[in-house]
Amino acid sequence: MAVNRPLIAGNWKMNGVRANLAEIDALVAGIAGADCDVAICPPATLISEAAGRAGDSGLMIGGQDCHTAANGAHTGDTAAEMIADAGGKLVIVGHSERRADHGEGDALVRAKAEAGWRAGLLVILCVGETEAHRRADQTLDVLSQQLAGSVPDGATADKLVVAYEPVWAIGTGLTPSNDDIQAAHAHIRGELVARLGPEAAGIRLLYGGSVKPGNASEILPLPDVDGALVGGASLKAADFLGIIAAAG
Ligand SMILES: O=C[C@H](O)COP(=O)(O)O
Repeated sequence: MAVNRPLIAGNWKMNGVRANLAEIDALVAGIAGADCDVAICPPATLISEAAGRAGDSGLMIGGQDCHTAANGAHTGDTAAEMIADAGGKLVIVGHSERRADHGEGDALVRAKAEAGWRAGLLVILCVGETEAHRRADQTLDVLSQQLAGSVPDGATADKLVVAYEPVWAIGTGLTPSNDDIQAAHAHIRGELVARLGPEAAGIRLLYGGSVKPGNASEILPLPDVDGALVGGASLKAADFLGIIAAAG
C-alpha cells in the first residue's frame, strides 16, 4: 500500500432499489474503526436516502456520473450540484461504461470532472485500456492519452482520485498480474507528477476490475495502489467489508 490514505469505493452501477439500502446500514455498522476512507455510489435514485442512513458514520455516498451544467434543459441528466444537494460527497466520471454506452470522450470527462469540483465533490476519474489495446501493447500509451485529455488543470489530492480500470477486467473475474497493475499505477502517478508537480503524488490511485475479498489482499498492498473501485463485490456489505478489511 502506498503512503496515501486508502479509499475503498463501491459502484453499484444500475443495481439496487430501496430494499438494498439495508446494505448501507450494514456497512455503517461494519466500518466503525476502519483504517481507510469508504464510499458507495448507488443509483441516483438512492443517493439521498443512502446519505441519510450514512449520516456522520464516515461512509461517503456519491454519484456515478454528472452533467457538465449546473441545471437546464437536459432531460434525464443529473447535475453535480444535485448530487451534492442530495448529500453526495463524490462523483465518478469517465467510467468505461459511460465512455462505451454514451460515447463519452476525454474532453467531456474533463468537463464533468470540473463540474464535480464546481459542486464541491471529490471526483473519481476512470481510465483504462481495452482488451485490444492490451493485446497491441498500447496500455501505457492509452493511459497517457486519457490522463492528458481528461484530467483538468488544477487537480489536487483533495479534489481528485484516479481509478485505473482495465476494461477487460470489469465484471469478468479477470485481473491483470500484480506486476501489470503496479506498472500501470506507477505510470499514472508519474504522468500526474510530471504535469501537476510533486504534490500530485498525493492523488490517490484506485485499482478497479474484478476486485473481490479473495484478491484484495494481494492487490491493495502494491506500492502505487491507494485503494479500489469495486463493482459487483460492493453490492453485498459482507463482501465489501472483506475488501475494506484488506485495506486496513
Ligand atoms: O466501477 C467499478 C468497476 O467497473 C469494477 O467492476 P467489477 O468490480 O464488477 O469488476
